[in-house]
Amino acid sequence: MGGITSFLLAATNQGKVRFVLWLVCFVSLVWASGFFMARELLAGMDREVAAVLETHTRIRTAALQTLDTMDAQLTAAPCSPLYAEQQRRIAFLPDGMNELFFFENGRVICTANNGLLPVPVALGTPDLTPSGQFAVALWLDRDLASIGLHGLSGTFAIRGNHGVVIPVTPLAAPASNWLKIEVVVRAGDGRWWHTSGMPGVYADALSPPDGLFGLHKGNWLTTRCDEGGVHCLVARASLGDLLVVGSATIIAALVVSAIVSAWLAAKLYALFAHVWSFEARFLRRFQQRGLVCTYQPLLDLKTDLVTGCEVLARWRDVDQTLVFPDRFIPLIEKKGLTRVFTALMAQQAFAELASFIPLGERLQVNFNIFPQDLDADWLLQTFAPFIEPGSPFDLAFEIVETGAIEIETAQLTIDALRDEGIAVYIDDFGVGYSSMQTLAKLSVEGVKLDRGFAMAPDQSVMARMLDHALDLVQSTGLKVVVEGIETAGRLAEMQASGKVDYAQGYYIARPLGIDAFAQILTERDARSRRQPRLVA
Ligand SMILES: Nc1nc2c(ncn2[C@@H]2O[C@H](COP(=O)(O)O[C@H]3[C@@H](O)[C@H](n4cnc5c(=O)[nH]c(N)nc54)O[C@@H]3COP(=O)(O)O)[C@@H](O)[C@H]2O)c(=O)[nH]1
Repeated sequence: MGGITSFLLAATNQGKVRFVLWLVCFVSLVWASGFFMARELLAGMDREVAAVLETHTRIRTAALQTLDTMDAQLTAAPCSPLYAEQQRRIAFLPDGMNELFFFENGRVICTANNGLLPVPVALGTPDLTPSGQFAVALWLDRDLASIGLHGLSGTFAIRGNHGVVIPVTPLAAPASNWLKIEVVVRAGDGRWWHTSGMPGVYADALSPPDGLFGLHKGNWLTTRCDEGGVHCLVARASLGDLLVVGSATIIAALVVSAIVSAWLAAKLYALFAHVWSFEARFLRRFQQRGLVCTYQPLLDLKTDLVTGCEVLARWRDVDQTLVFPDRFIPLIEKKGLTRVFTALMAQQAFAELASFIPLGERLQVNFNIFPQDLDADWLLQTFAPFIEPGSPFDLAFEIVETGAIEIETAQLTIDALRDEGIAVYIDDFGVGYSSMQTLAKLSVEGVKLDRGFAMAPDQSVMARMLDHALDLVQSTGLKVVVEGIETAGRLAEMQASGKVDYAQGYYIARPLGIDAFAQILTERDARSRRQPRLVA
């Protein structure tokens, strides 16, 4: 998880990640547009098919109604003159069914147009026998010359003894010229006959879809049958034809998808970067996990022993890298979480330090306190375990002087803390707001010179100022801590000056994990100090 997040957030991978996001959005949008276009297309095809089928349904209904009328009104003796009269009356009804006939023993005996046939006409086996809802037998697409209608063809539809000739129905042209339609008549046993339109379309519809969006071999097909399922219409739209006909729409959809995808990808990346930004992940997690206490040894120059440490925070990021406080301290301040953070540090440091400190030994423990948290009640409560009777710790707070510190209130707090045995040091003395003037007004235990002095190269202005700063602080009678000791020479210089109480710096040791710090304490004697002890 951490690795993936770091990979995604790495500046060098941003281009690739944005491109992949764009691609995913683009493919999804094209897919979605394809899906909706296919759906609309099929709905449109269905509407067209329904319109064409309506003609067939009308004719079918007319044929069935004519048969009903014949059953009801042909009361005379079959094929008698009166019967012929009755037949003609029905044939003249304006429903398109003009040829009616009497049928017996598989033969047409008499018709409305030609009366009694000289020789009854045998129709043979019907193509469609009556079944289910459709109680009519059909002889499809027959030449009508045998019943005296030369040059015509039609379908014989017979129910009982009454029959009607259904004229060939011309296929209404579909509104869309890229649509191919075929009309078939289907038997209950699965057989089917082409009646009009483009042969082969129905056969295509019998194969199952084999492509995306319900495509059959590169075609969209839609089938609709009339009531009873006798007449069926199949419409076919080929993808190739559609790409040509709809090329303008498709190009527009691709361009719009590309633009929208670019916008979406940028938004998604921004959202991801926001959710997984350092700020978001630190604030989301630091109270539960990742906070690490490190301990930088404080060397007592009078005894040459490590007698204390400064507790310094680190945070382990999701990818396990250790983050330094300059990245998260400003966040903590910005979000007003300084007390929560300091309390967590106090808790964790106490648990770690108390776990190994030998009985009877003492250790000075320095914490950095945010100036705005200089509140005696809260500090005493938060650091209570360090100051309770029998505690092996001498607690000290380091406070950076800022313009926000109100001297009189600060002094009250410092006094209250001193009453409980807690020392207060002015941190980073010599830079920022710290001044001799305020130092004179504040009664603190000591000052910690800003590390810039000790770290400055020999002979530099800062290095020369170090000596003056030491003189100044010493004149106040306060304790002096010099941090930023990076060389043996600077350490020797500080020892020789006789003006420094404690030294801290990378030459003595870097901020250490609890195990390494415990190890240093077990070796704390003069011999171990004389050898270089660069750790980490
Ligand atoms: N309120 C809190 N502030 C905290 C806490 N933990 C840290 N901090 C503040 O963050 C600042 C940076 O700290 P860090 O990166 O840990 O740096 C400390 C030392 O590593 C560094 N140091 C010490 N010796 C040397 C050295 O020889 N060379 C060198 N280049 N750097 C050195 O100095 C920093 C200690 O500073 P200070 O606090 O002034 O003693 C830091 O300013 C902390 O205030 C926290 O828990 N709470």
